[in-house]
Amino acid sequence: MEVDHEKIRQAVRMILEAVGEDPDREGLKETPARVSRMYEEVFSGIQEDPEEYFGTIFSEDHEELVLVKDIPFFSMCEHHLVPFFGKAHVGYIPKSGRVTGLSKLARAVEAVSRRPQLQERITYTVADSIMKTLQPHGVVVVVEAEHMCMTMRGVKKPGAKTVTSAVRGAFETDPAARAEVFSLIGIGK
Ligand SMILES: Nc1nc2c(ncn2[C@@H]2O[C@H](COP(=O)(O)OP(=O)(O)OP(=O)(O)O)[C@@H](O)[C@H]2O)c(=O)[nH]1
Ligand SMILES: [Zn+2]
Repeated sequence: MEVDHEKIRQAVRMILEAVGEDPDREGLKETPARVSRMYEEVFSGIQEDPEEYFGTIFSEDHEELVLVKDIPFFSMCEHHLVPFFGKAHVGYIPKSGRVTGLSKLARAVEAVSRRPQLQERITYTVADSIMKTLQPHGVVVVVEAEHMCMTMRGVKKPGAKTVTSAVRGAFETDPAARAEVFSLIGIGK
């Protein structure tokens, strides 16, 4: 489904009126259309399935850690529709013959981020989509983010970082594997 631009434009116009603005003044005339185009972009992940990216499989023999760290992402808090953003770190231990393209890990993060979201859901959705499609020995996803809903309003705590993790397979059962990957990720450095 495409976004309904007409509906978004009407809604933004109504919000501007409701907060006491004049939606017909020069600076705001194009705003409903701009916001609509922006929403189409930042919510494009609603139409995407992260599992589709893991169709690219290389039959390599590598059966040790693969980690793509510091993947920047931007998402929209589903409670307030303001941004939260930060970095995601995605690692997995492939089974022989089931190695995916590195960019696909970042593409999955992007697809899942571009929706009204919770940080926890981004974290486990990426982990579970890799587990399901690549069936690796293990997966770890760590996400660190700053939430504008905690920064610019409400509790107003700029700089507070939320860290979430999802560990699956070997990273759950083997403390040494988990310790190694967490130290390589080096949260907050
Ligand atoms: N678990 C979780 N909570 C989030 C996330 N993003 C925002 N929140 C929180 O969602 C909660 C919504 O709380 P409510 O009490 O329903 O809304 P509110 O009155 O606007 O809350 P305040 O932000 O405390 O002013 C807040 O505590 C936010 O910090 C997220 O990704 N994960
Ligand atoms: Zn929020």
